Amino acid sequence: MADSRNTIKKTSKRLKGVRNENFVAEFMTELLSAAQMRAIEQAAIESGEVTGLELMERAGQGVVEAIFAEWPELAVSPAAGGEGGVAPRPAGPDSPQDICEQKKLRAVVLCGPGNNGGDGFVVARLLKERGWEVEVFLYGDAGKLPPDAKANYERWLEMGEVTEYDGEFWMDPSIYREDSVLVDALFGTGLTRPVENFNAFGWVTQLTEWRLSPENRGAAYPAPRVVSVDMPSGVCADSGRRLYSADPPFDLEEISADLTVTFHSKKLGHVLAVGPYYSGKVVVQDIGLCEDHEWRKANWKQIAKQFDAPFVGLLAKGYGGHKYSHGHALILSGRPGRTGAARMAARGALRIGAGLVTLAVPPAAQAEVAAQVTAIMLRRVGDATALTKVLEDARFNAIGLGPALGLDAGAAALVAAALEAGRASVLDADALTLLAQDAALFSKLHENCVLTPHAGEFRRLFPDIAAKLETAPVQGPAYSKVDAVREAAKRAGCVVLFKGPDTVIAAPDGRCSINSAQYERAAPWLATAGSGDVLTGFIAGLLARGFAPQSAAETAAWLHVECALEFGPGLMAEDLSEQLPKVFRRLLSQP
Ligand SMILES: NC(=O)C1=CN([C@@H]2O[C@H](COP(=O)(O)OP(=O)(O)OC[C@H]3O[C@@H](n4cnc5c(N)ncnc54)[C@H](O)[C@@H]3O)[C@@H](O)[C@H]2O)[C@@H](O)CC1
Ligand SMILES: [K+]
Repeated sequence: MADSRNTIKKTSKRLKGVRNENFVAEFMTELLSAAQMRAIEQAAIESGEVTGLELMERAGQGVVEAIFAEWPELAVSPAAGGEGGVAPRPAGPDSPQDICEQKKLRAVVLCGPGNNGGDGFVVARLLKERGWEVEVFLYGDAGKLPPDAKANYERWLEMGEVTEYDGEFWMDPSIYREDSVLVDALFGTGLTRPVENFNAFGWVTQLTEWRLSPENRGAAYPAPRVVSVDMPSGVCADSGRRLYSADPPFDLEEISADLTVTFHSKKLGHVLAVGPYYSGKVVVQDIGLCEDHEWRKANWKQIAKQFDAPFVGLLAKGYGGHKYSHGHALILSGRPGRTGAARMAARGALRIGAGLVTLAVPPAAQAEVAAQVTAIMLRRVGDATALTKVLEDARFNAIGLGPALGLDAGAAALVAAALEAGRASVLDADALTLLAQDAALFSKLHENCVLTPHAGEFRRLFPDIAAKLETAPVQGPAYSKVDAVREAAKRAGCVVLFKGPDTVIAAPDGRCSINSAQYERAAPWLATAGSGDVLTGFIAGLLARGFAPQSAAETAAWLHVECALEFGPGLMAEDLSEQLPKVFRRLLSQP
């Protein structure tokens, strides 16, 4: 599990002073698109603070440092006098050359036709200076390399050879050596089309597939460690999606890495879709680009963020407050036999800190619900008219509705009444299906709403947007989940939270964040019946506490994953809310 304390320290330093409109200083890191990264680099180069060549050198250095940090047994210093040229072979048993031979340190660097390939040439040079045996392949025409990559290609030629990268090497057994590293510098943020030359890439895929297949894990015949520069080649930096050939067969090639070393900031593709699977582990290296660039200040709403931790000051309840100062959430329950979902949501709302939580129950379900709740209150709400009446009490400041609500006309009328009351509301499950079926109902959505669809519900609500997201992309940058949720939020006029291991939350004005339950926060056991109902409750509880819709959705989604991590495998939805006290204790005890 992520060490939240470290995360907070690191990210607060990173986005120091950043506040959103509601003074909710969540801790977030930026996730850049390829175009945004290019704009930041370009602004830095144009301002004269750095040259492209310097950035490339730092990028290559960053890759080498990350390799050594990840696998300290591979770390060797540059040979004496080896700076900028061929490392001499000093005599003696402890010379770097001898250490490398002893350890069989060997790198195969695959360079592509752009600046990603340029980074690869820098890595090749720096490793060779440290005595590594380095073999370099170039995919593409050396004459067409962009200037910085060309400069590094030429520097490498002073110390080693470059072989054309074609399909002849796929069975080269020398790569299957202990302590060898395959550096993938084929494509980075510039991947614009699928990798078409299947023969050329076949051996890389075979190699990574071989490495990943369970029967070969721990095999005596060792496979190299695979390190991708910036992006695992074949994966789109903007969407985390693989690019497909427009002409069947949809054979495709991509590299699956143990370690991906990126620069300045993570890219969207590292956290979206299949990006995490292919990236392995992502390390971000600083290449000296300024944090507070004018460009960023002007474009902050367009930059998606990774939600790393909530602002604990806001989660804590202040002294002197009474229950009404923390809001009153109303959760709508379904008919008898279907009340469990709303009860779980209500419990989540109470645990997350709503001052009061009331379940609005159909009269026929009252006995069933009353037998199973204590701190949660009950109100008989037989129909939409009764709901409107209940909501005349302004103290009900947030509504959660949808889980097991039903899909009949009565349920649709309840959704309409809830929306007409204009309260902060979270709509999930059946409420989303009802919205998808009825344009008039959909048009009642307002800016204080949060929609929490999973993939199926998103498809029902926004079929055209979902179709774009589900069509195999044939060119980059591909349409991403971030694009889709931004578009959906704009159309709905409210916050949309699209669930998944890469939960994306967007507001109509374009603000967008990703709650990643991947890498060290992976919690696959969260995909369990009822876990969405608990999330609805968490959001309703935070809305009741006065969180703005976007913040409520972000904070709830983050805490939801944190609860799953706290409990671990074996989790049932009922367990989630019960982890909140432990999670809060851990967060609030931090300095
Ligand atoms: N000065 C800079 O701009 C810096 C760039 N950096 C590196 O440069 C990368 C971006 O460089 P580029 O914009 O040149 O992009 P890439 O090097 O990622 O790739 C672009 C090249 O690949 C070709 N291409 C794209 N998809 C292809 C496919 N499927 N098959 C064959 N060819 C394909 C393009 O036509 C173009 O020639 C970053 O990922 C990063 O690694 C870093 O060195 C930091 C500094
Ligand atoms: K790459």
